[in-house]
Amino acid sequence: MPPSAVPKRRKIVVLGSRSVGKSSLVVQFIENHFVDAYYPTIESIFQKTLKYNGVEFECEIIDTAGQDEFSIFNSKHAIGIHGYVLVYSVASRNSFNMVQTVYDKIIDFCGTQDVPCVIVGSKTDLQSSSPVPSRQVEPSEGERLAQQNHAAWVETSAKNNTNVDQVFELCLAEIEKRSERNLLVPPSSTTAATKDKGYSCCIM
Ligand SMILES: Nc1nc2c(ncn2[C@@H]2O[C@H](COP(=O)(O)OP(=O)(O)OP(=O)(O)O)[C@@H](O)[C@H]2O)c(=O)[nH]1
Repeated sequence: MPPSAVPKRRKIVVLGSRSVGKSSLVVQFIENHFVDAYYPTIESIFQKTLKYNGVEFECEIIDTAGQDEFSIFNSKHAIGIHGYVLVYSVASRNSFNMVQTVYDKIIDFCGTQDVPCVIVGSKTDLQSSSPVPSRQVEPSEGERLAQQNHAAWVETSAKNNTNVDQVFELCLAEIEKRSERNLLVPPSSTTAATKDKGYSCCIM
């Protein structure tokens, strides 16, 4: 099979505090419906083929059990993972603070400066609907957090199906951006084996 015919596989993991809407986001993306009830997740794996820049990617999306500051980082959520979706609820300041905690754990585990990541502010439909909790985190704060961590950022509502597809498109874009950057590593910073060819490694 020629290399161009080999399907490109990408693994994306969805992390964040409990009850921020991780499962609802993934289920809306994969199955196009909203689940109103709350069923805490243990772990669910979904598959979907996505097109990015005219190329098809077979994506595996891993929906995880919610984390807190005491959760021990699970190596399963870093080894073989290409991209991260870190979710907070715009109606929960605590869940917003957890994003940096989780991001730092990933960086620490991977031993890199940054990873392909989309930070997602969920439940934007709650902002004006009293008496349910309303917005505690402003868009500007989400944007700033993303900039500080070289991540993409978007606000969503799984309930209203707002920006749900965009989350996973942005994640693929972050993954591919970095793999293209790897291909463009200048020869001076590559090993002798790759110097002559002027390329480094790439994600297949
Ligand atoms: N209003 C509103 N509620 C939402 C939205 N997304 C999720 N919810 C609700 O929030 C609750 C938790 O949603 P889940 O998707 O189960 O959250 P989770 O992050 O997967 O939770 P864990 O499995 O415990 O980590 C459920 O009652 C959902 O119906 C949203 O966009 N808007």
